[in-house]
Amino acid sequence: MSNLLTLVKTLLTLPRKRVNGAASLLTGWWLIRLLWRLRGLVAMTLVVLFVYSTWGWVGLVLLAVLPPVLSFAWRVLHPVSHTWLVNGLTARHRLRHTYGSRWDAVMVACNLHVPAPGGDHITPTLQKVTLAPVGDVLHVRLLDGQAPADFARQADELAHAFGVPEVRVTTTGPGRVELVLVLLDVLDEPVILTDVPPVTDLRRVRFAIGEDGEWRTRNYANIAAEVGGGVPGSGKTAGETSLACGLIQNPAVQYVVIDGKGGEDWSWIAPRAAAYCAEDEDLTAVLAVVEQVHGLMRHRLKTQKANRGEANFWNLPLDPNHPAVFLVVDEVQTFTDTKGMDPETKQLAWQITARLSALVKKGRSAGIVTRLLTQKPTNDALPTAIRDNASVRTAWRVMSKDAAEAILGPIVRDTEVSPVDIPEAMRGIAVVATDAGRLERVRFPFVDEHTAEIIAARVAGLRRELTEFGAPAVEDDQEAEDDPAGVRA
Ligand SMILES: Nc1ncnc2c1ncn2[C@@H]1O[C@H](COP(=O)(O)OP(=O)(O)OP(=O)(O)O)[C@@H](O)[C@H]1O
Repeated sequence: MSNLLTLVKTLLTLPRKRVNGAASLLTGWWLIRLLWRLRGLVAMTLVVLFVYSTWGWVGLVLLAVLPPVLSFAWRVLHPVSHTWLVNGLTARHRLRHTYGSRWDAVMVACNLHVPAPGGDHITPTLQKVTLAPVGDVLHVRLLDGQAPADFARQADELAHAFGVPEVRVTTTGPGRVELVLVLLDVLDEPVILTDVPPVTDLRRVRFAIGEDGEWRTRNYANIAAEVGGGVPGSGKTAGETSLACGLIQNPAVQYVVIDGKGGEDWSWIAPRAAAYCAEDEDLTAVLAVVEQVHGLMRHRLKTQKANRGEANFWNLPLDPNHPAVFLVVDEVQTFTDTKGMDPETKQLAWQITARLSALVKKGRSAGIVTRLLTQKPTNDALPTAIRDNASVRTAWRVMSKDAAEAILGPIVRDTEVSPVDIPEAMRGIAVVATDAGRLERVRFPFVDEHTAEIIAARVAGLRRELTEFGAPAVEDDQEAEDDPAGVRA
């Protein structure tokens, strides 16, 4: 009796928390809480006991063997749904046990918490975990008064706390950030394509892999021009090749290629290209092709509304009889940089530059996309009047900040992502601007020229002459026949 009295006295003098603990001990509530906490284990134990009591050892063996066999069969029959389920379960497990259990401690250690009244603190909410090819992605809801930049500043501390080489912070909406725990740099490995799927939607054209391992797409509707630059061998032509391989399979796309290197980098496209010119010395031939595309642009701008009912090409459905025209000028500095040219050639170069400039400024509503590539990204080779009107810009490896700026514009001075840092061996890696205007690193896929040749031959039947769509004829046809490798239009 005296023992019971002592116990009651002790309980009465205990602080509130400890009283709750003691009450829970007395009522058995603790047991229910423990079983709930271990509900997975409890459920499994019950299933094992049930199977054993009903079917004996045979049941237990089946229980051990059937789930992996069924899972394997599912994976073979429908890998997409299997991966979806497995990733979902893994992500849930990591949310609760890997990251959730340490979340508060990490936030406090990285100084991302906010003090609360009473000496306590509150931390941002870890809402969800998803799995990406590059590593786990933590979806975080910020506290009032916090900004994504607070997390970006602590990226190093977060990486150490989570035990990963790098944490990337991206904003996904107001009050939300994603922390990508990077386990591997997906851009390290080349992406070799042995075939390229046709591009069916010009508003979503896959062009490269981003740092999260996902494909990046571009919307070519209402785009007038792209500029791209990088040192020799950085992967410009290969990047353009992989893109062209998808686009040329669309019957509503015609390609015109001018290769200022004068080599055979683009010869694979000749059977499918509406016009192909690999001239680096005879600028008359180059001007003739540029004039033809320019003529098509003028024809469309003057007649499109009357003939098709809309002044803007991109408001109309894509139609093989009114194709989008991609004009690629590789090594454009051959024609735009007039240093060292004789007066006559200089005159031709100025004419070419003027026409390209007009295409870049006015080609959008005529459905003409001009793409200029150069290994000499200076203001002479890539006049700012052209660059500033090109809404899509790609910088492969360059040697200086000035070169980076000549391609990407002044934005490159204010960001950590720079094409100057791209290692020489990482061919095909480039810096591009995202839709949100930020710069990011991507890796272009690589399609070898034999594969490209096979694709071009497969769809050679889709090639049409630009004259069929209202472009003026190229004047020096006879010359083109005499020199088929040089000009074909
Ligand atoms: N995305 C890529 N992935 C892997 N390797 C690549 C990639 N792009 C290019 N390469 C390699 O780099 C080589 C040079 O690429 P490419 O010809 O595209 O360079 P470039 O920048 O156009 O050079 P240049 O200005 O001299 O024409 C290719 O032959 C290929 O071996």
